[in-house]
Amino acid sequence: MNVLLNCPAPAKLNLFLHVTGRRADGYHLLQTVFQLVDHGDTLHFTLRDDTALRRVTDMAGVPEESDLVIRAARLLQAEVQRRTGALPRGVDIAIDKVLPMGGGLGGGSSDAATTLMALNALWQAGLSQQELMALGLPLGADIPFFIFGQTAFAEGVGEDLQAVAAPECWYIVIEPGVQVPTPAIFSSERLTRDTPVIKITDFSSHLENQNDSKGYGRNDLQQVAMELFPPVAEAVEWLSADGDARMTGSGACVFRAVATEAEADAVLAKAPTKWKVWKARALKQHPIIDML
Ligand SMILES: C[C@](O)(CO)[C@H](O)COP(=O)(O)OP(=O)(O)OC[C@H]1O[C@@H](n2ccc(N)nc2=O)[C@H](O)[C@@H]1O
Ligand SMILES: Nc1ncnc2c1ncn2[C@@H]1O[C@H](COP(=O)(O)OP(=O)(O)OP(=O)(O)O)[C@@H](O)[C@H]1O
Repeated sequence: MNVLLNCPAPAKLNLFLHVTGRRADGYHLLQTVFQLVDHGDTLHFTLRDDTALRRVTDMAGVPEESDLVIRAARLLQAEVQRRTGALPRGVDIAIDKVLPMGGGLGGGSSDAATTLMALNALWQAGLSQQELMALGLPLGADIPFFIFGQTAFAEGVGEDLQAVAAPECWYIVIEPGVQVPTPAIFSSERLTRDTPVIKITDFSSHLENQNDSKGYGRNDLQQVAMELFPPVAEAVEWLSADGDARMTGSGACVFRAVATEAEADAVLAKAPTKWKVWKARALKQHPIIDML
């Protein structure tokens, strides 16, 4: 029988993002907190009778061969063959794409991470969480976080992860309708790369002592993104009217934390219709963990 698995690929928000330096290879050293939310893509995996790996959904602008989902599946299939001598069965992968590309929500990375976790189970490949994280890192800096699967303080280029408590809140997220290419932000001369390094306790004690809704730190990529992409600045300005709004990742999406779903609904009701705006709840862990 051809097994079908339906698996979530949630979005992430960067609650703050500090650029603390630059490596010799040009990649930037970051400190950030990653938070999963209950809004994202869904992937469907069906085993085939041959060994081919196929994406069975069209995705504008992303040819099948360069899709992170197919590239992740190929990496794992080759690794299983290296370990066992046998190539695992092929898979058809359908993607219900909800997350915008170039949105800073990590959509492509989340799809790839879900693929690695789902196929590891479907093929009974037995790779450890650490092994899957290492396999995914060359495909995208956020992939190890999605496999880690819980709120994390991240350093390095985002691969050095430590679990931190998840805030109990809701988020309002605006999609400003532009795609921000990550390299354009990191390569800007205007980007500051010298934010002082903080300790993990600086972030966690902020959460414990918080008596207002001000988030910790800031997103160092935001100023450059707002200058290059005015719709991002407009979304930040609108959402900042009643609280601390900021950009996630390298943009374009902008978010704000609120305590309750009712507060989120009140903001959604006022939002200009030119934007796609949604609410999501902070997740304590990746929803795939209870499924596999
Ligand atoms: C900024 C974040 O969204 C934070 O979550 C991510 O680190 C970005 O991850 P991503 O979109 O998967 O980006 P990647 O595909 O790994 O990198 C795209 C490009 O951005 C630049 N880049 C990315 C991450 C990083 N720490 N330093 C960089 O300088 C590099 O030029 C790289 O070639
Ligand atoms: N399955 C996929 N879904 C989305 N994008 C993909 C996928 N496969 C490859 N890509 C490519 O990756 C690029 C980045 O997409 P992604 O959705 O991860 O952006 P992002 O949300 O800005 O990520 P980040 O927060 O990591 O910067 C896209 O522009 C697209 O060319």
